Amino acid sequence: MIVKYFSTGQRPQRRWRTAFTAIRFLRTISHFANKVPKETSVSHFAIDISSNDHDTPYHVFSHLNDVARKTLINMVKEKSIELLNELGGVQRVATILGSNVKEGISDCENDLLHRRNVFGANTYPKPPRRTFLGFSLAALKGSTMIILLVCAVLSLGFSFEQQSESKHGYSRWYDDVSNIVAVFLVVALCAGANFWLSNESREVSYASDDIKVQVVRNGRHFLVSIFDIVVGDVVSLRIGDKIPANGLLLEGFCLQVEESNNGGELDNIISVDVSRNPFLLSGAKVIDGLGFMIVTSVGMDTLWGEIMSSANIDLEETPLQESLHKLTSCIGKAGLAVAMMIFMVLLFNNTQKSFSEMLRAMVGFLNSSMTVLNLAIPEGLPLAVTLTLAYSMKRMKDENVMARKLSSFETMASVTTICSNKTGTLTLNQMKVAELWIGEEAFGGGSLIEIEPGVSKLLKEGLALNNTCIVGEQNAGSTLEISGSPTEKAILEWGATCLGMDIKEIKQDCQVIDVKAFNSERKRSGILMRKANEKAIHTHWKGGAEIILPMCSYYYERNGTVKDMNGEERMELEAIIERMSAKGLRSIAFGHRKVVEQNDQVYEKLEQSGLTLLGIAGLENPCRLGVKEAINLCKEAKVNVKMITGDNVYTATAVAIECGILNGEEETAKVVVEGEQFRNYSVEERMKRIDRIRVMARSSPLDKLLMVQCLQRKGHVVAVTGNGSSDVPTLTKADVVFSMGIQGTVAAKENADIVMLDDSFTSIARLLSWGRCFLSNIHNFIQFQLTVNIAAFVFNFIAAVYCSEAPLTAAQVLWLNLLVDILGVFAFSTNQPTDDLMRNPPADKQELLISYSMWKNLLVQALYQAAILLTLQLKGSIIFRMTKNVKKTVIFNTFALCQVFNVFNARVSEKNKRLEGIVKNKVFLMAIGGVVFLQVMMVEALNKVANTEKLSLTQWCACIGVAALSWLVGWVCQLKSNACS
Ligand SMILES: Nc1ncnc2c1ncn2[C@@H]1O[C@H](COP(=O)(O)OP(=O)(O)OP(=O)(O)O)[C@@H](O)[C@H]1O
Ligand SMILES: [Ca+2]
Repeated sequence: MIVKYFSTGQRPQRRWRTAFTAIRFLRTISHFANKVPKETSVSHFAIDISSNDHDTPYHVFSHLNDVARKTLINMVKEKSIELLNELGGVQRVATILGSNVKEGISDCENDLLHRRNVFGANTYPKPPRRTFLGFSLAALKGSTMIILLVCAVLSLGFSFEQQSESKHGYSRWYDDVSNIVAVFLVVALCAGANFWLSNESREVSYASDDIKVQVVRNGRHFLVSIFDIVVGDVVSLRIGDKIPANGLLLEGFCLQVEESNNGGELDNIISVDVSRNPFLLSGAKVIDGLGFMIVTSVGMDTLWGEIMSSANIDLEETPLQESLHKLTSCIGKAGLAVAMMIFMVLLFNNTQKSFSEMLRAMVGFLNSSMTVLNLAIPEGLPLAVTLTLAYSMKRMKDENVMARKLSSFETMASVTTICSNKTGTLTLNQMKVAELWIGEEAFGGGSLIEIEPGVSKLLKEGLALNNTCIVGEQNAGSTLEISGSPTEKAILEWGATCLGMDIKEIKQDCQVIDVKAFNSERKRSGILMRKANEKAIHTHWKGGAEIILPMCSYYYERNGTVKDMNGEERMELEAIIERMSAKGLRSIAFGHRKVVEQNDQVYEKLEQSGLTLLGIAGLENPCRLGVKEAINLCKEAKVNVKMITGDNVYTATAVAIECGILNGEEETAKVVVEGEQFRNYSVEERMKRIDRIRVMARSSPLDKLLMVQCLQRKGHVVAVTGNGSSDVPTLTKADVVFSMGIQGTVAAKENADIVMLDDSFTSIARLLSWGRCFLSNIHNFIQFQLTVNIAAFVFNFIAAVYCSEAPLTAAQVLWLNLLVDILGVFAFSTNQPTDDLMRNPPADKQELLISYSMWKNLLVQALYQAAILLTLQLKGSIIFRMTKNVKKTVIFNTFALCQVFNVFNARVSEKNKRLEGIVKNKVFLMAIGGVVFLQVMMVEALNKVANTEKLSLTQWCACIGVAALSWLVGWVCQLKSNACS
């Protein structure tokens, strides 16, 4: 044994340690094994010892000490087959853990609790979440805010100094504090929004981590959360499943798993079998075969747990957020430059004599420039994106859609092509056998059918054993409780009703020796089995009819006669399949071959030819309700929908017509293609045809990938849906990935940007409109914000240079700033998708953040505002005969009201429907109402704080009138652009 340890290539120290613990472990176990019979009665949880092996040390695990536990953990982690052999093999470990493949562990709460106490739970401590303070610091650090803060503090220091010299420093002090408050308010707002968003996405990530796993407890199958798995649990493994914890394979066929090294990229595929390599590591994915494993260590005792607990789940910034941050800091820097310029200009225009006068003036100038800077920075932009994201995420969660990747919202707006699966997405998730052909005779799918008992028996065996569904208790009278793939479920249900099949009985009589699991590549599944007391071996195949038919040389007739399948019959059968498929039915054929074993020769091979056709089933799979409408919506939105399916051309075409992807008048040869045909096109031909192709039938997973890549090369933004694990290569390449919550495998879900819990295509269409709404909201918001910034910029700059003073006080600037943010956030974050959005073509991904027409709109508005304000500032006293303070108030009031009106302008980028949908958006109406109310308060009541004077009714009317004119300006501007285009 020692020698063997040296040859395993482990580090010497560890090897010794393992060997040492192994010996201790064995000793512990044998020690307790001797003690067990006495302890059984006192043990507070009892597992019925129904095993015939009476000296099995069943409750030993509860006495396992730390050393023994560690040995188990390390044995699997290090995949030490030597150690496993020392322990007596997989079955023995299962026995020690009080479990076996048929019965599993007890599902009694106490037992489970006990196991959790001894071995731990299958959870990992979550990485600590970022605090509000953390977000605040990040917001402060990441923006121009810090410059603003520094300047304000500096200025504050100046004013204190000044105050000590003269008694008039009071108002300056007040202004500086306003500036500082502004900074903190904005930072707090940003941090709050980020905090909310991170909470939302944490919830989503938690929900998507919570995978359901199929386990055996008390001999029954349960679906439990991965977090509830305990050591000793027997877990069923299927293609696409994720290994939920570390463990050993108890029983399995052709099991292959894909392990990722340290959760990283390097993936290696490993064959797992009971005798040579039974080790299964949590986090690995099953890519072929099937089996049952026993869990030996959970949670933090596995590498996966360690990785997950240290995983960084910080929010990544979406590309849009990134570019907005850049834009903001660019504008911030420009603002700073202008502020410095204003400062210099003021300084040179006012050369004072004494130093103290000079200093006082300087502080004033600094303050004015800071005020300009404050208004100039569009800090609301990133904020709006964050809030919109959080809001959309929440809304989607309410609609049973989980967004795993934030950037998918943006991409969704520019999707031009959707490649969709058929089963479950376009069609319902249930199938039903509509007809069955035996030979050339058809039977309906509803009631008991009469066929020769021999054929019936073989058919039943094929149906029941060559099937991966999990069947609950089958009581007479009650309906079967079956979970699994829709196809197999339909077949089992049909067998039970129409053949009177008793699944349990069949499973008892036959022993399955080998399994070839179904996948989309093979499109068939097969088993090898042996019946009790029979020296023969049976091969059963089931799969797509055109795939099984060539494997058959004979066929059964209803009365039990076997017939040769020569040319004519074969053609007749092919015609049957075609007719069935043209009705939209999925055709599945069943083939069988029996090989009698001569003498002592053991024969264990899944025959691929010389089968006898048992029958062909046609499964109906109706379209989902609303799919046709959803597809029409996509068409209207200039989004192509392509259906990719494993079914044959006829079925695919029929279903495509039924759900509106094809209208039935197209030339089938041009719009429908088979996977193989598509694969064999030359590159040029593929590129030429791809746009017209609407349906791909009999596709393999790689054809799907080829199609996506081809589309992308043509400049399409491609969204795909995926449910199988074989879809994964495609999923990693597509621009947006939807995965199915019900039908999807874990592997597909992990690669998805968006998981749809209801699997339906109608949700995809709705999501597209959400994505477009998101992008248009952001665009509108940018337009609105920048208008304010530019107007404020121009106005303040000119006013400061001409009049040597800032026209607005800091408190007023603070309020304007807040007003803009509040209005913007509420007006644009909570907008619902409108029908208009889905009538436009998808957004161009290459298009700039601010399009030409946006620039035009916002510049026109900004210049209009600046012009009005400047007129008031320079000529106001003459035109309206106002005092200086009243003039200031009028300017402030007009500016604020301009923004209120401009919000409506920005809500419409193309059409002149300023008020459309407003009434529905209560939040927005409330925000407008609140802002207007506060503005009135600022002018009429809070005069001290806001440095304002009360205004007369005429003055109010003038302010409102001038502000309202911005609608006219916007309207004219849009009229012109509509005329141009
Ligand atoms: N469980 C199964 N056992 C044997 N054959 C099957 C099984 N399920 C499907 N098939 C056959 O394999 C073909 C491909 O099925 P698959 O489930 O891979 O389709 P798909 O690529 O997912 O497309 P779709 O979205 O239409 O389901 C089907 O047309 C059917 O003939
Ligand atoms: Ca601002």
